[in-house]
Amino acid sequence: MLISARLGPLTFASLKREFAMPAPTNRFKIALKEKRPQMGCWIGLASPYAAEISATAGFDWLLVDGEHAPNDLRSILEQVRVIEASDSIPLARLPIGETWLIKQYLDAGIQSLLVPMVETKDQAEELVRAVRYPPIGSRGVGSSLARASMFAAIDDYLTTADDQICLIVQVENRAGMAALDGILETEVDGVFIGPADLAADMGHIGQAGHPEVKAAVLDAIKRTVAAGKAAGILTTDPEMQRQCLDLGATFVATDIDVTRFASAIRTSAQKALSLLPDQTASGRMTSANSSKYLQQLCKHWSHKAEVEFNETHGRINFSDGKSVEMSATQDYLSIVATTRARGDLEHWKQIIEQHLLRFAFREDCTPIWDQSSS
Ligand SMILES: O=C(O)C(=O)C[C@H](O)[C@@H](O)CO
Repeated sequence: MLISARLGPLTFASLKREFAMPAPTNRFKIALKEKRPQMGCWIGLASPYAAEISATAGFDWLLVDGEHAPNDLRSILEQVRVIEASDSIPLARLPIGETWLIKQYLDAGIQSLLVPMVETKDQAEELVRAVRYPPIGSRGVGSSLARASMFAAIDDYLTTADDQICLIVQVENRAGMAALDGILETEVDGVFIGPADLAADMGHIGQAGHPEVKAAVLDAIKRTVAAGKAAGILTTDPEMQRQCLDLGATFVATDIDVTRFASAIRTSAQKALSLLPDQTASGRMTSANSSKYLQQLCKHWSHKAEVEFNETHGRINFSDGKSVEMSATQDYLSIVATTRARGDLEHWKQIIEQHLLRFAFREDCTPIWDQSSS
């Protein structure tokens, strides 16, 4: 316990009495103002436990997503709390930029907000007002019961809070891009360009990497930086990450916890199951046209599978582990159907059979499968 000759035990109460406490310093906002690039990650697992794991990774910032993740203010606050305990800085994305919601997020102590779907200068100006206290802004005064003021322990909160709020608006459709110059004239702290939604609105849904989309995104980043505002993006494309940073973007998210976890756990399961033996079934189709049907099936699947064949042998390998190997004589076609350990062998046999019978529609030559299959 530290003891001061004048103050006695240096407790929170004694310090509070002695020193007026301002709102917490927003390191993220300072870094953006000083144009120091900050690397981030999207957090959509909607779990404080998962957020705590991500907070050990070392990202400069973590965006807790309230738009596309199953979050509400309570769950976001729990995740913000665990991130605050790390070296990463928490940001939160609202589901929509409405004043009442912004008030709750700010009173919960979230100092860096990302607001989606901003399309006009007027909308941006209203959001700026929503994160500022009167008389210049419209943020309701409730700090006496708010976590943001440490429940009134920060007695200078009301007069120091505005400067520590970082408001970032998302421009992510054609209307917002058309209004970007006006939005940049407002007091927003930064503009985040949303490639996924912009691609959709530009008619390239699901194609955030489309050349037209990339060109529009890079142009918006360039214009935002030129206007003296912080520019940011979320992109998992390493080339795009580098291009945005080279243009002066200062908050770049490079990954998403959900997709990272989903990909890793699926790969892990496939590796585990690959230790098990494949399933195979052998069959025979009696026909004098076996070579013709073998070659037809190989040609049919050559555009979507790895295929090797000649007049007497053929092998077709699909990326999901399904394969079929065939040998043709003058009298019959031998068939070996294979799937991975948990594949649907019966369904795979049916698919092979349906294709062969479609080729052999003039004959009655249904394949006969061996009863034992491994
Ligand atoms: O439009 C975008 O891109 C974003 O706003 C980010 C997405 O919402 C995020 O969910 C990743 O697709």
